[in-house]
Amino acid sequence: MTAPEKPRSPLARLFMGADHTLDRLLAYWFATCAFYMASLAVLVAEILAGTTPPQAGLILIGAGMAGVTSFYLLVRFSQRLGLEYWQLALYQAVWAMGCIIAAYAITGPIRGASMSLMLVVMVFCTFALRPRQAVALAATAVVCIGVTMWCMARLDPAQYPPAVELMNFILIALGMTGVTALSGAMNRLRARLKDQKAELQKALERIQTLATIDELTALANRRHAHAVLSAEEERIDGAPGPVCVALLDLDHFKLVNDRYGHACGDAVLRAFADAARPEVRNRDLFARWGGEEFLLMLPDTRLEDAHRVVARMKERVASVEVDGVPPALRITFSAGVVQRKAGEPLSDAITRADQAMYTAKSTGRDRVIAA
Ligand SMILES: Nc1nc2c(ncn2[C@@H]2O[C@H](COP(=O)(O)OP(=O)(O)OP(=O)(O)O)[C@@H](O)[C@H]2O)c(=O)[nH]1
Repeated sequence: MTAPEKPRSPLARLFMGADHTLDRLLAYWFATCAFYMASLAVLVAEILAGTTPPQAGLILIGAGMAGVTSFYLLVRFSQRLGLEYWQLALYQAVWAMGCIIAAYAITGPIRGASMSLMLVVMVFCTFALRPRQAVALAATAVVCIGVTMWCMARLDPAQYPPAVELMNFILIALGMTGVTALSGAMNRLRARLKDQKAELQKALERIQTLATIDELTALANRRHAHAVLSAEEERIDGAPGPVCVALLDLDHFKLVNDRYGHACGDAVLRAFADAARPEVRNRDLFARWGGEEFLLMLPDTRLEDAHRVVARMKERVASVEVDGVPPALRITFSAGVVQRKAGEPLSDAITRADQAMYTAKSTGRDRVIAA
């Protein structure tokens, strides 16, 4: 069971939304933001050192700040705008690549650092983009940085020597290819893990079902019945409403097995459960307590009403026909029904129901005794 979410302060609600659905995306945005701030600080230092033209540098800083703000707004209102996670990641990556390439063109001697930033962006995208999108992004970025390098080598060969630019281009092309290939492998691994998680979830649900349901009758099994009874015991501790329990035992069931075979006996048990089940509400417990014995627990029910429920079950069950069993041999059961006394443990109430059921057996069977 997951812990209930803490209510947010008005300020946190304003910046992060009322619930926690955007938390992960906003955490990523925050990491990106810190990354930009560090890059912009380097750019400012460059401008102050005179290695980057101030006008171009300031334009890039403005673009960086505008981008960071816009992406916060896109993430914050992504649900309203219908934006998916991969779209946000792709837009941010395209914008970041654009800024990095512009930085390469204006930062002069330390431009090589921009190339490592391109790799960082690609690594970030590994977790959000589909493999084809990552390949397209990397290819576009390599082409754009290649064109920029070529232009800079033509326009300013003193600062951007063609041989250095060629080396830089080969390095970034290799780096981007490697990171993209790794990203593809990570994506495949992630897809496999996701499939395995879904399979495990299904297996867990099946195990949980098997652990609580009786395979033959599809009623709750005895182990689950005990868990429900304990939970009910806790609930009624503070709730004064009446609770009834009943034990139902099929009559002369050994005879059915002996005369018509065990498979036929099984069919009778299933038919009994199917016929009786419609009388039970969702909040009631109807469990197979043992071989041909069944437990019923009816919360917020008075004895007369519980008696009526079991009597109606008897009528339904009596009209059931089972393949292989002659119609003359009706399915009947004997039952004891009791209402829990104030403060009485449910286990004691079940013992009383059991005694009432044995009275029903000993006084002729095919009857319901309320005690
Ligand atoms: N077919 C089948 N029989 C079962 C199952 N569980 C218990 N039984 C049989 O149920 C029969 C219960 O017999 P008894 O306890 O003598 O009770 P009974 O014949 O119903 O007699 P009364 O309860 O006195 O009316 C036994 O023969 C068990 O083998 C089951 O899952 N399937």
